[in-house]
Amino acid sequence: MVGCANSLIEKANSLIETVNSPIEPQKSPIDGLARLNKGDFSGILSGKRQYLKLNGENGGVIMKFSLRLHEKVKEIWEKTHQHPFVEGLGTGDLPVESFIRYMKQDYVFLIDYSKLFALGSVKARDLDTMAVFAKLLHETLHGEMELHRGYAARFGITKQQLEETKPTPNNLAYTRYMLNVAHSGSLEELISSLLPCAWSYWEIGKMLAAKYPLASEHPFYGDWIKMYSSDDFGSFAVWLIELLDQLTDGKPEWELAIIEEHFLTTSRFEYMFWDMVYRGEDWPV
Ligand SMILES: Cc1ncc(CO)c(N)n1
Repeated sequence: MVGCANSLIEKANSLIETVNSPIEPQKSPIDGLARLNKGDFSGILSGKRQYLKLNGENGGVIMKFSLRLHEKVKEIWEKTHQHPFVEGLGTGDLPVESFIRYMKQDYVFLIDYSKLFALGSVKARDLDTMAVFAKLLHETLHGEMELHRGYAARFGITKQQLEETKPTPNNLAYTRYMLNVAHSGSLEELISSLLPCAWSYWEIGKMLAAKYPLASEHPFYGDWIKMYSSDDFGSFAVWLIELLDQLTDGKPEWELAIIEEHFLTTSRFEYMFWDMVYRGEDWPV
């Protein structure tokens, strides 16, 4: 019992040490991005210092808002990780027809998703933030969507055909939801509604690469795993997470609750997107 109490005390002390360790002076988002592009992921997601800080006034431990979001959707994301479509990407057993269906739907999804970054630039309150959103827009249009165009080309599907894909009800509902938030909500709401896309894909990419070490070498699904588990892709997710943490710092609970609700809703849409392409859902009439 005493041993147990001692180890608890040790744990608490190490936590306090962790949160008290000097925190780097706040750099601009562009500096942060350059750092992350070099692959410095120390402490991100798992590191306590990234998510916890001591409240100087009352000494209580405060959770970073992104950790609160992550906690809120833990079960949904866990279920997503176990979805047979996602699993199939890792094992390589996913039927190619399902993947093609996904890729076409995802291509038109990404057209609208990239507009969220454009709107992020519009709503940004400083030039550095504006520039990173512009970079995200560029990377989505020319990097991520190139992956889809490459896959499509292997099946003789042209860029034009990809673009003409009609979104399923679920896809349309998802993108309309985010675009509506982006047009009528605050920058914080915009980021929160798109964050499950960037963050959960990165988590899926890393999870699959860790669980199936040969997955990134798979002749077909390997490129997909490589892209979404990459540090480059992750650096954008991390930038969005850090920006949202900065922007929500000190916000009243009523506002945080609205922002959290968007994150929950689009996390659900993420799960439904995988399920929809797996089942081949489309317009019933
Ligand atoms: C549906 C969906 N969510 C997230 C991403 C990651 O950008 C994507 N490509 N598609």
